Amino acid sequence: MAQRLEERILEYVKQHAAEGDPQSVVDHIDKYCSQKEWAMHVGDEKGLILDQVVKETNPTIVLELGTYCGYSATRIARLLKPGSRLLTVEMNPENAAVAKQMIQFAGVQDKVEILEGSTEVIIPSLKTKYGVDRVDFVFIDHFSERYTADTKLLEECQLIKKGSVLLADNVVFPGAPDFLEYVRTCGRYDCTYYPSHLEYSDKLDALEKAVFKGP
Ligand SMILES: O=c1[nH]cnc2c(O)cc(-c3ccc(F)cc3)cc12
Ligand SMILES: [Mg+2]
Repeated sequence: MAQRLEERILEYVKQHAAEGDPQSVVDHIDKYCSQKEWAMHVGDEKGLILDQVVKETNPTIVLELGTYCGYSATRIARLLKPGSRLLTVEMNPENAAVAKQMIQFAGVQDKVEILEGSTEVIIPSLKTKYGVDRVDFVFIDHFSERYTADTKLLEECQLIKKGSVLLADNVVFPGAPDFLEYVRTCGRYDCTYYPSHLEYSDKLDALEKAVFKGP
């Protein structure tokens, strides 16, 4: 029995999912976390909303804040067109190690790069260190206390342009009230609220989409 929850999830996927099949990896993580042990992946219900927003955005460069085990990185990467990239930031090295293996098993490693460290350090280095000019889509799913600061950082670093899409998880539970207040009132975003439920639970939660209108 693997010591950590995240390692048990990875083990289950390796033993039961189809290698190289991202949908199978996503389905098996959902199966494990709904039947055996809860974990904080965006999950299948909110995941369908994430899929829809990714499809309508059709992004070339994706930034994800909060990799965890790689569930949403796998979910997003499976929808990306050839030549597009997903950069995902994870500050917990043990989670990053699990996510690397999960992403490799799913066969999406050519599209996904895991950046280990904190968002406040990595975001300002994206242009210089990772050759990023602009990001088309940002999935915000790390710590709700960092959502607003990191959104402002993306603006200040000129990493988002007119039309860039931010999609934030957990705006109801655990909740990101200051983020909602900021994107809805600062005048630079067109916002859409997607009510849903907390992953593997009947508690209410929601995603907020904020489309940047330009500086
Ligand atoms: O910390 C989190 N980061 C990203 N996503 C999360 C997420 O989807 C759910 C939760 C969470 C939900 C219920 C609970 F009782 C305790 C934590 C945390 C995070
Ligand atoms: Mg979340």
